[in-house]
Amino acid sequence: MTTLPPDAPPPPTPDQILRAPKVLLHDHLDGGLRPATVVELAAEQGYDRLPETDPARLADWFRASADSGSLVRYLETFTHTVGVMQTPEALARVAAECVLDLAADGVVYAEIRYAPEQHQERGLRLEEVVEAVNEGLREGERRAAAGGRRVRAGALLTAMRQAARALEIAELANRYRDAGVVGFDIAGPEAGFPPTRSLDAFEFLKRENNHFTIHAGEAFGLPSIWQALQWCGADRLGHGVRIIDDIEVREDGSVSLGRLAAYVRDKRIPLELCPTSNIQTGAAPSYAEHPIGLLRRLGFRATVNTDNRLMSDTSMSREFTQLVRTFHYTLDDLQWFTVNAMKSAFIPFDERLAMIGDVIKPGYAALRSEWLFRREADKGT
Ligand SMILES: O=c1[nH]cnc2c1ncn2[C@@H]1O[C@H](CO)[C@@H](O)[C@H]1O
Ligand SMILES: [Zn+2]
Repeated sequence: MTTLPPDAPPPPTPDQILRAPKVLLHDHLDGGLRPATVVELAAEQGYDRLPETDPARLADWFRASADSGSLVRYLETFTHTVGVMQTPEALARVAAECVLDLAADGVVYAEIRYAPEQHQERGLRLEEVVEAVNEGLREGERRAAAGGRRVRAGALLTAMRQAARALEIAELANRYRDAGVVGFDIAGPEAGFPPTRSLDAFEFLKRENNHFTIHAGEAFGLPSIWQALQWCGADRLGHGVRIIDDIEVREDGSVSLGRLAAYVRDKRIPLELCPTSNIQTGAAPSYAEHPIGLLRRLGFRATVNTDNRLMSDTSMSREFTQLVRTFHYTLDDLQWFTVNAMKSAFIPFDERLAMIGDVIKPGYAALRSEWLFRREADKGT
């Protein structure tokens, strides 16, 4: 008797999703603290403005406050996380815990972003901020490896759109290149602060052959994406989810792309999609209606990300689980998103290829083969 694999592969189990190698390109350091750490750091630093001091209630508060449907209100919650990240020790601790949490979730490569300029309330120099975070990231990698989980983490330095320090932060990112920092980003409120405000920073980075991503096409639509790509030269789009506004789906199911959407797809511009965050800020109505389904079908370079694990009470596994439930994705789909993300990372090409060939593909192959053993086990033989 010949046993054939099932026609439709079984949906990945929660345990398989957890064990699947994952790559995370868009995760904010100040959006991913453990609730208990926020409480402890607040006590240590005498920060008395937390809305709750019980970790479980504080976690609920973050999630509920971030559910406002508005990016500007969503961003207000960061006052409290940034408020307790003002010393080298706090920054290093948060960075180390971030890497440990990602490793425990099966992430093998991550780019973690934060805005150094927001961590100077107690007089730290920008260099001290960057060095403290780098130290924490390395510590997290070491502790994860000691626990049997290997993960690599790089930092992205973010400049806040509403401040006018982008060039200074871009220079800082360039100085710490090959020393823990892999690129640059701008974030903050989108409406009223177009990417071209920071043009000098992007032009500087291009002259230095350095890499950057831009938060664009989240709260604001196509003009923001267009500027980020065609004026600023972004390598990737943070969110970019509003590219859907340039895609027409007709009743008969046929699809046509406008010039900008076609450019994004043809040039393989990576989209750092963050489904849960998008629902919270109102950039997408629900998981089922999230543009990721269509973008994946059309072959855009789509990637899956967490954005802010604390505010969204999420993880890479939870984002993948939602997508599996909503779009019936298989391990092949999850591998596709993961390979897309690894191809789009800001580390050197040979290292990306090695991660894909030696870590990601073998990881998914091992998971795909498990049905063989499960069948034998089910038979009780
Ligand atoms: O989804 C987002 N869109 C725009 N800005 C964001 C988002 N998530 C976080 N930040 C902003 O980035 C800063 C540095 O990490 C955070 O403090 C927050 O203000
Ligand atoms: Zn973001």
